[in-house]
Amino acid sequence: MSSCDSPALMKGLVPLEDARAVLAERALQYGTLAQTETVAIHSALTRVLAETITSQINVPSFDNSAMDGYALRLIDCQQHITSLGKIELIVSQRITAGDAPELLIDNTCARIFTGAAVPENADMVVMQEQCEVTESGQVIFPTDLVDAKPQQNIRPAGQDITIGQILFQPGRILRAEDLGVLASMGFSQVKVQTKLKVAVISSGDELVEPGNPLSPGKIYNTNSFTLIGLLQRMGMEVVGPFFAADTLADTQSVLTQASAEADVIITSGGVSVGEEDHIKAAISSGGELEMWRLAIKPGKPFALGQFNHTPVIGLPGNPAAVVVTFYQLARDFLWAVQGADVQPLLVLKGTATFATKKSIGRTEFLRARFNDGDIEIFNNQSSGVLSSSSWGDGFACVPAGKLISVGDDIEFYTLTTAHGHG
Ligand SMILES: Nc1nc2c(c(=O)[nH]1)N[C@H]1C(S)=C(S)[C@@H](COP(=O)(O)OP(=O)(O)OC[C@H]3O[C@@H](n4cnc5c(N)ncnc54)[C@H](O)[C@@H]3O)O[C@H]1N2
Ligand code: MOO
Repeated sequence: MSSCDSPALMKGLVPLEDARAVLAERALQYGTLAQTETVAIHSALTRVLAETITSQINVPSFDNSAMDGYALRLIDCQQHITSLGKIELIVSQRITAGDAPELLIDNTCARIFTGAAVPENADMVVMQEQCEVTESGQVIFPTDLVDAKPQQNIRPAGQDITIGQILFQPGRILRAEDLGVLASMGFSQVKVQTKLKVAVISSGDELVEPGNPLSPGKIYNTNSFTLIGLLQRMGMEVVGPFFAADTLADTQSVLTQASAEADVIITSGGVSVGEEDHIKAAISSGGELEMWRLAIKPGKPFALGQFNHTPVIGLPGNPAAVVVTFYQLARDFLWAVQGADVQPLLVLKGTATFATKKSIGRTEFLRARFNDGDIEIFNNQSSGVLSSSSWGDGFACVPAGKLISVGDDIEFYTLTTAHGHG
């Protein structure tokens, strides 16, 4: 347990870890909501593997040269020390990358290039900088080769991957490097989970779509776009975004459409106590809705439910609370029902460059930057201030009930896993 999982100190609030545990359990009950499909490896980035990948070959599949130089047999060197104490061999073949070499003729060497197959009976490659080529084409090698250990500058078959080796298990979120590794084993396509379809729903009479003029009392719908970006970063497919007008009938109709098209629905707003909102009633009318008051700030109100058997995650409306609750709660649930191995966000330890004035009974996730071990926070931490999230690289965690002084060691939640995923 990290210090940021500290239990809620305020009565009636659900500790973050308890909420995360319930979400994980629900995800387990739903199981993987995606299907499987086979895709070309060039379009498999961030896709979730749905098969075990076992190498059918050694990589590399043959011994090859690590240097441009000369391949030889050490035994020949020992027999070819001239009266002047030099080792001289003639070149009997030239092997470039892609060639199939012949066995090395006794008492000769082969001109060889990086990546080229080493003749089966050669046991060393000497880099060309250590050799001298005579006018007659003989190669003079350094005399200390007599005592050299074999296999130098030879990359053995299977050095990277051995035949039968299991490289990846189902659930792996494929990275760029993985695509290269798959290619190195000769896979041109892989079986992956289909992209989880996630419907994004916003509602609220104050919302106007960007591109339209704002009239008094209105604001632009921002949450849909933040959520679209967060989901796309996870390689998921966005359904919608939908906008539900502030009537029960319209909200029900949007939820019906979303539940028919998506594997999961995410809403933002309408999960607090106000009555000017139909999200809660509409979800309950088509399924179930649990409302939580979480011991975190921002992000106190949070909902989990289902509409027509499609899971619904209800994030609070405040734009910075959307980001915090997405990373702390929605993210793991989504990865789990996508069929992925859920990897935690990377948490770094750093030094606070700020102080907090009052402690609250909720764990705070302050929008912050991590600079060389120092943790700096944005100057306005209101949950309506989305530019704090855009400015920050992650969250400084202030455990519930704690005061932070400058110089304190605290935790910083990055927005990425150790593997670089969202
Ligand atoms: N009496 C109480 N009032 C509030 C409480 C409370 O406990 N008691 N909690 C506050 C907290 S904390 C939060 S967070 C918000 C959450 O409220 P809702 O989830 O019901 O969200 P709304 O009221 O619909 O909106 C809150 C805020 O966010 C703006 N918003 C909503 N959707 C969008 C969108 N798509 N794009 C941009 N901005 C959006 C909305 O205009 C409001 O300003 O409740 C507090 N109140
Ligand atoms: O906790 Mo609310 O989510 O501050 O904005």
